[in-house]
Amino acid sequence: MILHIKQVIDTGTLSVIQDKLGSASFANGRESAGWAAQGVKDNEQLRAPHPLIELLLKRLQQHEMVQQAARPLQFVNTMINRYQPGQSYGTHMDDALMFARDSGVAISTRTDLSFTLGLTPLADYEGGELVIEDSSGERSWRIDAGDLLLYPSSFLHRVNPVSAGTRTAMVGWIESLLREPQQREICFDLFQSLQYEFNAHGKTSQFDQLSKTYNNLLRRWAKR
Ligand SMILES: O=C(O)CCC(=O)C(=O)O
Ligand SMILES: [Fe+2]
Repeated sequence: MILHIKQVIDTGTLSVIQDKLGSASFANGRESAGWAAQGVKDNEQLRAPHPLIELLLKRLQQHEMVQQAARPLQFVNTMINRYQPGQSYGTHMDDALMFARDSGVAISTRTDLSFTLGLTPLADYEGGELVIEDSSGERSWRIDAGDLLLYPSSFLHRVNPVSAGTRTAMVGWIESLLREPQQREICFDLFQSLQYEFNAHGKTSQFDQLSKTYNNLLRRWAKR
C-alpha cells in the first residue's frame, strides 16, 4: 500500500517552515548515505535534532490517517533534504536498520515505511519526481507542499533530477507496530469500513462486530 495523503501540514505551519529554511545551513547529503547509496546521492540535508523537524514530525504524528496507515512505533532519522537544479538521488535501497542519531545509545530501528513530506509547491520546481519500482514497473509522484507520500521501505526508488527551482522535502523512516505491509493494509481497510458504517448507520451491531474484528486483529498483530 502506497499512500499519497494530501494536505498533512496546514498552510500556516508550511509558510513558517519555508521562511525559516531560507536561512538554515544544509550539509552534503552523502554524509548519511549507506556505502552503496553514496555514489548516487546528490543533494543537501538538514538533520535532527532541529526545531523545524520537531515541529513537522509532531504534525505528522498527530495526523489521524498517518496513524491508521503506519501504526508507528518509532520515527527514525528524519531529515529535511533539498535538491538544486541538476541534483538527484539515483536508484537505491533504504537501509533496513537505522540508528536513532541523537539517542546516545546505539539501538537499531527497523525501517518498515519510508516517507516524503513535500515542502515546495509544485509550481516552484520542475522534475524531482519520486519514482518507486516494483515487479510490475515504475510509478512516479511529484509531491506538493504539505503532501505526504508513505510507502513500504522494501521498494527500490529514486528521485529524478530537478530541472528548475529547488525541491525541498522532509524524509524519514518509521518502525511500525504492524511489521507486514499486508497487516497494515488489512487494518487500514477495516478501519475505513468501520468509520463508514458508523457515519452511515451509527453504532449498529454490524459496527460492533467490525470493531471487534478490527481491534482483535490489531491486538494479535501489534508488536513492539
Ligand atoms: O527526497 C525524497 O523524496 C526521497 C529521498 C530518499 O529516497 C532517501 O533519502 O533515502
Ligand atoms: Fe531512499
